[in-house]
Amino acid sequence: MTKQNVVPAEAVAAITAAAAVASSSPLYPYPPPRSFQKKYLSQLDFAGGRIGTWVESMKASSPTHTKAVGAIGAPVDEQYAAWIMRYPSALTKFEQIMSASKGKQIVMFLDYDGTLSPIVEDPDSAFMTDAMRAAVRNVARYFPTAIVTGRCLEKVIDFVGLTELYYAGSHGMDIKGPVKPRHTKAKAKSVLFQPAREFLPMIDGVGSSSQLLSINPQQLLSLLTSSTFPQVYKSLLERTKSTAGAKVENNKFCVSVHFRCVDEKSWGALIEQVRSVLKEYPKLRLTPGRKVLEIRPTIKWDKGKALEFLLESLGFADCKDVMPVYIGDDRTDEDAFKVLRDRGQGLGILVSKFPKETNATYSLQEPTEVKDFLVRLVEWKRPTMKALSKV
Ligand SMILES: O=P(O)(O)OC[C@H]1O[C@H](O[C@H]2O[C@H](CO)[C@@H](O)[C@H](O)[C@H]2O)[C@H](O)[C@@H](O)[C@@H]1O
Repeated sequence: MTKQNVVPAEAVAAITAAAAVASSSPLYPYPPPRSFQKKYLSQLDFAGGRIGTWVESMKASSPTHTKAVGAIGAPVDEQYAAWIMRYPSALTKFEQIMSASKGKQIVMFLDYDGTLSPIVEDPDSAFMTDAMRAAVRNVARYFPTAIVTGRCLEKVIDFVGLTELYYAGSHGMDIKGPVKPRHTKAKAKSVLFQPAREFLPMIDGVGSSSQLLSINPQQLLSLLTSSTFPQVYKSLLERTKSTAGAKVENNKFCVSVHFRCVDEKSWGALIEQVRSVLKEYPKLRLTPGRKVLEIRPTIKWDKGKALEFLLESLGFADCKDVMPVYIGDDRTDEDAFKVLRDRGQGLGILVSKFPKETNATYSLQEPTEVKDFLVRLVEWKRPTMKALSKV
């Protein structure tokens, strides 16, 4: 795998906004022109950003795909054909992927929404199918498997319902290992990690006495002396309630403001409302996802860091014979794809039906194809394991 020039994660929102302004092509510019990076990166600063830029960014992160002719003159079908040559289907290239994994321990990382479950209007109804659950369960029998998601840990565990997995919730800020770990190396550590713990009262407010007991004295002091007691989630609920269709989801270390059911005409008003809350919290930042605005701590921690942390915890930190496979659909998954590219190890698989610039190596079109890939992985591994058990 070769190293490439990659787009900084924080720049992606800016770049897609720039792409939306500059062209209606479904392809994001790659690498981004320097002028775009300079201009739009500065507008990512939340306090200074223009509403119009954010609305463009919201549109760019949630493009409407039609079979129209793209701005660069090629029909969308042709653009897709060119794109799939660059990011071939992981199903078509299955044999090739497996031969690259020979002698290596595969470690699976799976995003949840849009990867294991289809995108639906109501975030509380994003269930995965029983067939998908069975596929994930079987994969976890043979390979260490982690779910890496923007959702809060409790909710994703509830959706997936498998106790044998590793979970990294809140975009990797809430990591938990299985009760009885399998596949770990001798030097593996127990997995329980919350790098943004100090932000909890700010996002969620002081919810319980056990939460109070778990914060350190300095954090407690700053809480008690704070004049505007921080409860971002509640403030967002309150501030956005006049926008029909807006939904605020508490993801523990992050908050999602959904606009999938908000009329496009009201997107400007919604971003104003969100912005009016965030002005009070310079330690929080905003990134757009799939018809969602994600509010999260400014710490340098993302799904890519969570992947590295989990590899280390599993005892694979400096291993040459490990092959991490990360499957995801969203721009937050790009941080993990980038880590794999930079390590020159493992591979990223982007779930998308449409051309998208990405740091992944392969693609799959939708969750049903993800399931097919997982099933094939198990079918490929099972005979080897049977043969070994007879020796
Ligand atoms: O990291 P992920 O597992 O992909 O989570 C990212 C966000 O996913 C969810 O929102 C997305 O899926 C919803 C259900 O299909 C859909 O209604 C929404 O428009 C999508 O953005 C989740 O609700 C968010 O909290 C996650 O941050």
